[in-house]
Amino acid sequence: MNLREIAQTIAAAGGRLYLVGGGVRDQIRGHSAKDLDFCVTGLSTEQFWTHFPNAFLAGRAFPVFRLPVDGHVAEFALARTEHKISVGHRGFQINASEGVTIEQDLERRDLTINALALDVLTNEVIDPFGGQNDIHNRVVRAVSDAFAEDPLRVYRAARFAATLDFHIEPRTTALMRSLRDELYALSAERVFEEVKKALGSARPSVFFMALKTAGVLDVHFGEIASLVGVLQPEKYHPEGDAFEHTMQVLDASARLTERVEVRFAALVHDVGKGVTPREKWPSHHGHEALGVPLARRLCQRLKLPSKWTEAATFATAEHMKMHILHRMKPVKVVDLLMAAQRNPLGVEGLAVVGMSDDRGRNSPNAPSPNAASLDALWRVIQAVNGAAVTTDAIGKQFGEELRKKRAAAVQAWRNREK
Ligand SMILES: Nc1ccn([C@@H]2O[C@H](COP(=O)(O)OP(=O)(O)OP(=O)(O)O)[C@@H](O)[C@H]2O)c(=O)n1
Repeated sequence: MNLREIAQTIAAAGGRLYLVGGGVRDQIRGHSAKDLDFCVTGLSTEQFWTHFPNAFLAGRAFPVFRLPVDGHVAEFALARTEHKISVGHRGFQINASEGVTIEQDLERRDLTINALALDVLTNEVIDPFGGQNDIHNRVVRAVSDAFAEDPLRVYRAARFAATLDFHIEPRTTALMRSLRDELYALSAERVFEEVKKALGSARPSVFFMALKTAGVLDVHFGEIASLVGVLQPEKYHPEGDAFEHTMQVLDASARLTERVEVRFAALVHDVGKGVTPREKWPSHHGHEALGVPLARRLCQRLKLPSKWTEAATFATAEHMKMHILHRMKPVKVVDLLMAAQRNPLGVEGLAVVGMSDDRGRNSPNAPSPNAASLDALWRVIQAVNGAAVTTDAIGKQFGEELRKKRAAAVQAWRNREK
């Protein structure tokens, strides 16, 4: 069945079919939508099933059906109202009877830009809360105080600000602030889904800045919040405190790679600066080693995949080497790059963190000679394989011989580059 046939069947049974949520938002923005969600008014669960016997009832808490449309499976939820009656994201009283209107269904939603519906048969846009206007003005705005019924919406609002490059209006920021205590109860998996989407945006800093403005950054990102107000040497860091630097590094990384776990590694690389004793400021000697357990703690709190944790802790431990690579002993360069290659960050990820670190100082186009030479150095090292070991060494000794041959190749490359 195609969508029009489904809409006509629903209309003939006395109901109405609407496209809702992100699909309408993206269409109005002139973007193609990823997944399409539909809302059905005027039909009960039994009536829907009578007309679409092959629909699969997917929801347990409320009626939502899956149905193939033009070869793709789409979701059809019956219009419903929701009222919070107890804690947790399942503690809602739900009414999904056929009398619920599309306007009532939109009212339970988080943001005006998501509280839009498109009548599939007439193409009429239902916009009771000014969502089109907010899309036009690039504003993230809560539909109502019912925003506070789901604390995940704090992260959703910050995430939409980042992915759409919108700004959050003050009343919504105040609602986000009011949900502070409830954020602790969110599952790490749900928070991580939002973080991942935010990291995928062109300017992920917007997400963290929005949380900071709402006074909730420390709930899940305490190690990042601790960087606020931390002084750094002005000569190297004209941008300001360690938090500002981190935000600039994060955005620089987003311009260099699509890999979100590398962007996350860039986010955490300096967390050690948050625990430098104040009397040592603006120096942060040893912040790499201090940062490793902090980076790990942050990853554990968010229950990140182990690859993310390994990449983040590696970047934290090793990022300073990117600034002294040219004067490191060749054998140390070999060790660093081999370790980077074994790590999920990879040599290319390490280069991104190094380059971003150079650019996160009010200099988005700063050259990074060390990071730039990494690629050439890595090719030089890789070109030396086991065949280069001419002695009959085995095991550990073989490895040591290979390491020395590679170090010699690094030295030879340096001599040629001089
Ligand atoms: N905590 C939530 C989650 C979702 N929604 C509503 O449910 C719709 C669908 O949610 P979802 O698929 O998670 O998000 P989208 O808005 O479609 O955006 P994206 O696909 O980018 O996540 C949203 O548009 C919004 O109207 C909500 O009000 N509150």
